[in-house]
Amino acid sequence: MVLEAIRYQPGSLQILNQLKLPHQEEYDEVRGSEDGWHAIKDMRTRGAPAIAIVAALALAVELQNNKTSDVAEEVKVFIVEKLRYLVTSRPTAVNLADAAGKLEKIVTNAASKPDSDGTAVSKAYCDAAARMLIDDVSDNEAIGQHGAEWISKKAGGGQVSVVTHCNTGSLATAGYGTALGVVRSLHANGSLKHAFCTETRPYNQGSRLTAFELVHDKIPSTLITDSMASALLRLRGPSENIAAIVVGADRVAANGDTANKIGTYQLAITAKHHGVKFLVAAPRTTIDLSTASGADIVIEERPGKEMTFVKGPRFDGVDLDLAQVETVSIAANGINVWNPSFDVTPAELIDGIITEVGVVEKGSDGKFDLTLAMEAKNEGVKPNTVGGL
Ligand SMILES: CSC[C@H]1O[C@H](OP(=O)(O)O)[C@H](O)[C@@H]1O
Repeated sequence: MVLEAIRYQPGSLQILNQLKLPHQEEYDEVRGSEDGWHAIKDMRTRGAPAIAIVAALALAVELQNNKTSDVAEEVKVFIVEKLRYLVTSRPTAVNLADAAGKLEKIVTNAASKPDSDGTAVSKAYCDAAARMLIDDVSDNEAIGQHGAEWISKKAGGGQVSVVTHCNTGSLATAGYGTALGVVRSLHANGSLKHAFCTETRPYNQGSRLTAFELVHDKIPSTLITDSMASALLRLRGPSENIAAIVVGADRVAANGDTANKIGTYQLAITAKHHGVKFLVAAPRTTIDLSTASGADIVIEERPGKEMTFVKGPRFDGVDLDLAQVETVSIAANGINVWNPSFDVTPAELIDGIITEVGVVEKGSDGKFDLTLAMEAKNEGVKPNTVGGL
């Protein structure tokens, strides 16, 4: 059965509630920007590309289901205000702010046309928001193929294994995924020996979401704890032919420093120590040339209870009772908790940034020049029909 993290048609938006996966597949209605803000804040939908798309479409269904002004300028002002509110839901992933900025320009342009009216501005917005769903999947398929080809070439061909962190698949995007898209393309190309995914505490994007996608796609894979990656590379790296650690991104700064799920930085250090390539896979909507370096990236801190409690169906030792979902404490009462949702990996630890227009490597100066990627024409690649939910 095909699973979609985001279900949209004009007037209707549903999101797969990712707090209930992998055991329960429930869709939540998103009726407008308020619903969208809370769905993103609560992390019922998550993933840098996905939160941008859900935010944009939440406002689209609000416009489609409610009477708007006939005056172009009034609809433009309404849209801009709602977009700026949606951007406040989560600060680190740049995709949300990037999309809002682009959509603001589109509606400002639509409103400036002499014969424009409220309907025209609203249509221009909704068409652009819907386009994001389509563009994201084709970008991810291109990322997958560029990344798979790069890894296979650097490994000298043959079958390779990779490690990935968090969830960067169809559940974090409009489909196929970024870093998990690279895994899907390696598998589709017959070049994947094994994929190792980390559980990614405390939200467990890896054990709950990435493992779910890998099992769904029948990709040979193994779940490891976040702390096991260095032991994996030391004890099984050669036998498993681990060629790379591939992760997603929430914001790539102009110098290549990358904010990604907490635990990414230590994986980059592990990769460097073991001579394994460390790759960031991200569409260009994640690259933020206006942020000079990782030091300038705001890191979201989430509630401590997301670390000190876990939730899941009751297990009687044999079966899961999906009707009995329990929340249990796993930490001492009274302990202080620090729960940053992301960390920053310095560019010096990153071997390549995989985008939809190709893999950006450092120049002879040892630095990334991301402007070339941002200016490149997106040729895409033949859609990869294997994998994806
Ligand atoms: C292609 S998703 C990119 C990025 O988003 C995830 O964060 P979250 O699950 O908190 O939304 C994670 O950092 C992924 O690597």
